[in-house]
Amino acid sequence: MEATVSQTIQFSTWIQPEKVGRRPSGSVSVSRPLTDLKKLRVLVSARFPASKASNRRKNVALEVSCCYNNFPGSVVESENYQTPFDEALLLKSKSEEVGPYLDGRCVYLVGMMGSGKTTVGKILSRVLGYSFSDSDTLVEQEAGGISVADIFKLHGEDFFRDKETDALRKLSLMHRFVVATGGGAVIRPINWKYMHKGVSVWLDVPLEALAQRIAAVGTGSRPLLHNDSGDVYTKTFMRLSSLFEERGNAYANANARVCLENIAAKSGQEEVCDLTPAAIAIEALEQIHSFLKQKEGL
Ligand SMILES: Nc1ncnc2c1ncn2[C@@H]1O[C@H](COP(=O)(O)OP(=O)(O)OP(=O)(O)O)[C@@H](O)[C@H]1O
Ligand SMILES: O=C(O)C1=C[C@@H](O)[C@@H](O)[C@H](O)C1
Repeated sequence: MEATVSQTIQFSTWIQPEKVGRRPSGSVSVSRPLTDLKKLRVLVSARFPASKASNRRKNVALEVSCCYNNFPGSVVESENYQTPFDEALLLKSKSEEVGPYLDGRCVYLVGMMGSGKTTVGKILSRVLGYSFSDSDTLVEQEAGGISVADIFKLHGEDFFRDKETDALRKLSLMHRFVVATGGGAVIRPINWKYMHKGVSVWLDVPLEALAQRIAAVGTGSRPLLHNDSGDVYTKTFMRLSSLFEERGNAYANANARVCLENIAAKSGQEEVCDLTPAAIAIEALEQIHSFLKQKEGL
């Protein structure tokens, strides 16, 4: 059931100054002379706004104040926090809605390296009750358990691409899988023939955010980003930009697009980096739903 009025939770507790291990970051002023520290109480109040289905993130107003011997003191801390507290519920309800439309068809996530195909794909598979597969991992297994980076080094990119196509062909015969595809899977038209057996979703993430994510973990496992010199963020950003120029149109072949800039704008977030994988998965379910409804002429 949805809350239609705002709710406030309050509790108070005694302060035991001798047990406060660190120096306080603010000071308290009270309206009476402070003689008995045992009468100093702290009051914590959190106000949750009324829930609206369209608002995925809520502003929770948190206030910490003090009172002495039941006389009010000053507010120590007052802040608005954004909380994604209903993401789990939304994920559940959206997946229940989309499940019957998908009817066992696989979901293929496409997008640039680092766009979150694995992270979001695992969430989607869990809520849909699907299995999860990663085409890069299948290729690694097929190549005898060596990493993608080593496959590129030892056998070259064409060999990798052939194995990738073979992995997608095998997956196209399966049902109830969420598949994280390799970042370059979109460049071969034959791969689309396989992916169109299911529903494909493009995770469209700004290049700056991709470069930040990849720079944070290093480029070692991503052979197409690993050769240039310079600082990691800049070289990653430059290389991703040229790859995107070559591939942007190919990603747009996907049945549905999940654009992080659009999600941020809808939910009042300033930065796409603040979007949680769950919020992105919810948008993916919404986009899959509208694609399938449109396809069925609903
Ligand atoms: N919404 C998010 N916010 C912040 N970091 C994220 C988010 N989604 C994924 N990441 C991080 O970005 C990195 C890449 O994510 P992930 O491996 O899911 O992407 P991918 O598309 O599968 O990448 P690749 O195609 O290179 O295998 C990981 O370190 C992951 O923790
Ligand atoms: O974008 C790409 O071309 C690639 C992305 C990775 O997922 C791997 O499939 C491989 O490193 C190539």
